[in-house]
Parts: sequence; C-alpha cells; structure tokens
Amino acid sequence: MIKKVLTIAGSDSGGGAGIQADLKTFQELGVFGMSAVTAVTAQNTRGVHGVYPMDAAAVASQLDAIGEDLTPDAVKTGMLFNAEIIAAAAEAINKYRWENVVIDPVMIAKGGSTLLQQEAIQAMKEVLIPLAAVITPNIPEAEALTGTQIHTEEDKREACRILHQMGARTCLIKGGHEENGDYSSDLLYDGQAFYEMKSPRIETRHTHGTGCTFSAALAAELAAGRAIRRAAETAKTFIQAAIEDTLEIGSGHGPTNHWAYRKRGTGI
Ligand SMILES: Nc1ncnc2c1ncn2[C@@H]1O[C@H](COP(=O)(O)OP(=O)(O)OP(=O)(O)O)[C@@H](O)[C@H]1O
Ligand SMILES: Cc1ncc(CO)c(N)n1
Repeated sequence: MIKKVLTIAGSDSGGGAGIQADLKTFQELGVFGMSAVTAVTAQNTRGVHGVYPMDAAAVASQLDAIGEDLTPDAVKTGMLFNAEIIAAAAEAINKYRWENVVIDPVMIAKGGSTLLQQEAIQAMKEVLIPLAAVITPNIPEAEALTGTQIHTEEDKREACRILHQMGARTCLIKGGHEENGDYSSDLLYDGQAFYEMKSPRIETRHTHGTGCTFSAALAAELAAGRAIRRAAETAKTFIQAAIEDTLEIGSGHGPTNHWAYRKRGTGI
C-alpha cells in the first residue's frame, strides 16, 4: 500500500528548504508527497528576497481538496507565517482526523528573515502543539516557545518537558545551533524517557534546509509505520548523509543533498 505524506509549508524558490526539500525527501524515502502551500518565498543560497503569504482561505481550500480525497498517513507543517494560516492547518487536522502530525515550528530563516510572525507564536502554542505527534524545534525555536534559555543539557530537557506539557506527544529538540563543536546532538522526549541522537558535527556552510529535510524524513518514516525512535534515527541518518555529501550549489549557504541517503544505501 502506497503511503501518502502531506506537507503544509512555504515554497523556497532556491529548492533547498520548504516544500521543495519536503517533497524531495518524501520521494527519496518512498512515500507519495502532497503539499499545501502557505507562502511563496523568493530565496536563494544568499538569503530571502521576499515573502508572499497565501490567504488563509487558499490554504484551507488546498487542505480540503486533499482531505476529501487523499487521506495522508502523516502530515508535517513547516513555515506557517501567521495565526490565520495556523488556524487553517489546525482546523483541517482536526476535521479530517489526520494522524502522525509532525510540527516543525519554523520561525526564522538562517539569514534572519521572519518566517513566522511574532504574534503567531501564541496561536502555535494553543491550537497546533496539542495536535503534534512530534514537535521538532531547533534551539532558538524551543526557547521562543517555552520562554526559557537553553545553554545546558538540563535546559534542553526542561524545554522538552514544557513542550510535552503543552500537548506535544513527543518533543525532539534539534542541536544544529549548539555551540558545542564536536557533535550535533538531538534530544527526544516522549513524556517518559529521554533519548539522545548524536552525530559528528560536519564543518560546512551548506546547511540550508536541514530542519525541513529532517522533519520531512521523520514524517515519511512515521507514515511508513515506524515507531518514533526508529523514525527519528532514520531522519538523523538521512540528514547526516545529506549534509556530508555536499553539493556545493550557490555562492551562499547551499542546500543539502537529498539523494545522498539513497545513493549510500543502493550504491547508485
Ligand atoms: N553541521 C552539522 N553537522 C551535523 N549535523 C547537523 C549540522 N547542522 C545541523 N545538523 C542536524 O540537522 C538537523 C536539523 O537541525 P538544525 O538545528 O540545523 O535545524 P533548523 O535550524 O531547523 O534548520 P533550518 O532552519 O535550516 O531548516 C538536526 O538533526 C541536526 O543535528
Ligand atoms: C520556505 C522556507 N521554509 C523553511 C525555511 C527554514 O529553513 C526556509 N528557509 N524557507
């Protein structure tokens, strides 16, 4: 049976993040990708030139079109931009009873551009986080959502506990932004136990779209029926390969290599 995964996210004209990263990742992991576009961004490896959000009604209409015909086995959200679009996403998830919901609470692009309005953070906490099978913040996003500061391992654990109390069934804080030089370590908490996934930090500037790619891989694996830890481990292996096997595209922060994981597995 073909598994279907829906991404509700923004378009990245540069092809490395957003909807484009999600659909490429879904394809690589053997699931059928679908998308509801929340915003069009004009972006390349040097930065964001423009952000053009969709009307929330246009997002709702895309979600209804999918919901009436093509039940997804997992859903991921990325850039949602404002409270109205967050409400439209939450409404569809509730209405169609979609499961395996991965919330990647995208807020700011690596160059500093706003991908989520500050005043929408409250809406994310109230209507979206309670629907999350997994939430995958990076460290600044976890800080913004919990109102804490994360410096130590214990700070990360505390942020995970808070996000779990807010209603996310699993919290997975990504360590790409950590100051610690040797490892990139992600922390998973399911309300009972902590589970750390650690990989050697790769020295590179080509990390555009790492978060989108990671959460898309996680959603694809959940759709395929994997348990959360196993899905997260595959997502970690997928992103490690994608960063390591660099493409050297563009003059700024280039995209990751979405086909590196498959290439390694099959010897292509
Ligand atoms: N230099 C690196 N070496 C190894 N792994 C990395 C590196 N940078 C990020 N990662 C991994 O990539 C995944 C995404 O983490 P990150 O914290 O970069 O997400 P993000 O900030 O949301 O990304 P983006 O906003 O660019 O989409 C995590 O699994 C993290 O451990
Ligand atoms: C559209 C979009 N979504 C997410 C990110 C975060 O990487 C980005 N840069 N652009």
